[in-house]
Amino acid sequence: MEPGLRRRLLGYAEAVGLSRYRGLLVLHSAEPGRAAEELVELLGGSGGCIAAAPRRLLPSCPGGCRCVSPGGFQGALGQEARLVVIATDGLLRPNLVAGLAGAVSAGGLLAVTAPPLDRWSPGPAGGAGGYRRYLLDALRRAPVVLWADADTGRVYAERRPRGRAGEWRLGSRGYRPRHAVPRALLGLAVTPSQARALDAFAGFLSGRQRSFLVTGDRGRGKSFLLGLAAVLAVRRGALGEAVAVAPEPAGLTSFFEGLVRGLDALRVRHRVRRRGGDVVAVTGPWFRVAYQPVDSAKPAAFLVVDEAGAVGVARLRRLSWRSGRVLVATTIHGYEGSGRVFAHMVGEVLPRPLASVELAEPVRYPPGDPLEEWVNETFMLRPDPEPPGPEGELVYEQVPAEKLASEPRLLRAVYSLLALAHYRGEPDYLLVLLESRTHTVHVLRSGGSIVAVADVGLEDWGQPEEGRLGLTLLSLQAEGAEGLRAARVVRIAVHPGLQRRGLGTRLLGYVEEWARSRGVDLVTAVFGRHDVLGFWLRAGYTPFYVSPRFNRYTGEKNIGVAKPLTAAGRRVLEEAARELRLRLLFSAHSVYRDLAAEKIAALLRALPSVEPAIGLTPGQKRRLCMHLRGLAEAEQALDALYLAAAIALSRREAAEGLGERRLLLAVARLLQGKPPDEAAEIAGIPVGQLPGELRGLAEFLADAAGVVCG
Ligand SMILES: CC(=O)SCCNC(=O)CCNC(=O)[C@H](O)C(C)(C)COP(=O)(O)OP(=O)(O)OC[C@H]1O[C@@H](n2cnc3c(N)ncnc32)[C@H](O)[C@@H]1OP(=O)(O)O
Ligand SMILES: Nc1ncnc2c1ncn2[C@@H]1O[C@H](COP(=O)(O)OP(=O)(O)OP(=O)(O)O)[C@@H](O)[C@H]1O
Repeated sequence: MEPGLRRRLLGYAEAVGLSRYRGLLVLHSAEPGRAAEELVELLGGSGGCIAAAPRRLLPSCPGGCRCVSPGGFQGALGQEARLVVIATDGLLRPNLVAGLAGAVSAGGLLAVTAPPLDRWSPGPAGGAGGYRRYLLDALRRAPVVLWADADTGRVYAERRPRGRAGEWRLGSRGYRPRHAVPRALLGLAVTPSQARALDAFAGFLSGRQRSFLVTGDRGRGKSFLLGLAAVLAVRRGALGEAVAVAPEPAGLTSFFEGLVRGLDALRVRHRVRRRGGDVVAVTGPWFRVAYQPVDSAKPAAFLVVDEAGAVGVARLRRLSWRSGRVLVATTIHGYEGSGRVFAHMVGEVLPRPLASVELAEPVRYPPGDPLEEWVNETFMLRPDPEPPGPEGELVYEQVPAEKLASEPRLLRAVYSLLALAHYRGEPDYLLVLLESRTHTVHVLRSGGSIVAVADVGLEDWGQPEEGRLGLTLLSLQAEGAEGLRAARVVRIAVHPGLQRRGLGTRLLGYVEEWARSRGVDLVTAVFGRHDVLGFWLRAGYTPFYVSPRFNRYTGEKNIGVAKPLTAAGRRVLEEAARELRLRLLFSAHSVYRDLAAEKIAALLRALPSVEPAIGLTPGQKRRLCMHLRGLAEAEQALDALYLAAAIALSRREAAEGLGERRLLLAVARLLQGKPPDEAAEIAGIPVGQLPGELRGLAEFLADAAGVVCG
């Protein structure tokens, strides 16, 4: 490193260290790995170091550092370090920077070493280049930064922190709990909100609520707090057997740390069991808290979920409803972009009554930290849409990636709306918007504000599989999809304050016009939140696919819908839609048994008719007729009733003609094979009336299936 720069760097690091705020350091060099090593030698002395780099750049890990690969950086997130270095010879993923920034402790530096500025392209190979422009602009605006070329000593920007954070670890001092919380435990809280949350949990333990939800941005001490809360539960005798669920034990480091520190503080005897260095269980005379992996976790009398995002909504719902009391944390804003949509879904699925608290202050660095602000701003970690301005004339336009790259306010407006359309938006989505050559952003503006956005990807068979999801799913369902081109609406969203006024449909209309002008065969969409199915159906889209598997995060099964724009598109879509009807009729009792009967009913009303190659045997007809005459219970003829339902409901008109209650009964009891009481509840019928209702249904089905009783 150039000697003048070396001195400047030491001065910068010292100023940042004294301020207690955190700073950014970007060094360009023809040898980014070498520059990272020098940096560690120079600064990595105390306070720990984390280095993320591909092996070719850092073949051996610099002394004193913990090294992680750029793709596996999540393992380092529980740690903290005064120096976090990312070395790259090109790609600098938003997820990586945003994720590792959270591990930098107070007074420390987040450093990036990269190729010389004129040669560096931080986006993916073959990308459009918008990310480079965006990122360099963001560096120019960074409030605390040293940005230089390590080989030449040239400094592009230097800004040191203004002022000092002073004493920011307020802890619980002065906090007066409303409930009984042992002072020694409260004393372990390092922020006012941790103290408040512990107090709220004490109230929870005395009350009748079942779920306690802790929300907050990354690094707010949520996991540690869950550990302290578990100690309180142990102390009150409210925790005997507890299960703590995470993908791997390392994910529970802070939780177990809080638990052990709390037990020590209250002098509760306990034993710690470790596996490969990680704590996996803590046991005491009357309690046991044990780790269980997400995939095989069982419900428990006391369930702890340290990060709901790692478990997924579907599993969380299943586990929590069969557990006793539930203690859950979820990250609102973090590199993994769990987001408000996801946090809201978590709150919705937890057993009620529910208590929730939000942790506000960071624990590793002072509030108002400039690096956190810069990372949040640059990588859109707080994508909350601004209120729209006064209404004006609606204007449609397409926004090119270059424009998004050069207008951060526009990018923010677009990104924050699109984040609403995804339960788990990640910062890496910026690469899609700024770098993709196949995506186009379409917007509706009103009076200067962006009120609706769609991100649309053009798909054809020349693309890798992940670039043609709609077409791939279509080809599973129908012959001939291989020759088609499609435009997939990857995300569409309308400003929350302006939904259900026709804006989404209007924007979709423009997107379809645009797609037609591009010679595309179909417009498709694939989504996991079923509450928007009605929107797509109303806009004239035909469902063609329902995933047999649950989407890990939404707990729903992805649905694919499409609208044809050409004759070839129409042919393939119709076949795919008919196949879907058959799959629903004949797999409703297996892979679609967990699908809400209402959804199946809605799909059966929307999908085209089919000719199922099945019929009733003479014996089945005889038993069905005996049931109709009141000579046999429905259960004696359930096979015949099932076949009659499948034949009758292969016609769309039958699904439309049955009426809501009977259609739901046919779906839940006959196609899905749900037990009588459950089917009656789904159809909204008192269980006592079920036999009569079933007979009425059987008459309709027999008639529609062409069964004539002599
Ligand atoms: C691929 C994907 O991105 S799927 C994810 C879609 N995006 C989201 O979930 C983000 C949050 N939601 C939104 O942004 C919007 O509500 C959208 C995009 C789903 C719909 O846009 P809007 O402007 O609200 O819908 P619009 O007013 O055009 O709706 C037309 C009709 O569709 C139906 N519809 C619209 N939204 C819904 C809904 N959430 N549930 C059921 N039906 C709906 C209604 O029949 C509606 O007519 P009505 O209001 O007279 O009853
Ligand atoms: N009260 C506390 N006393 C000591 N250390 C704490 C305390 N609270 C949190 N920490 C430490 O601060 C760091 C961040 O806390 P924690 O992991 O609980 O945060 P989080 O909100 O769950 O966020 P993340 O998602 O970053 O893990 C951890 O190293 C944790 O051990």
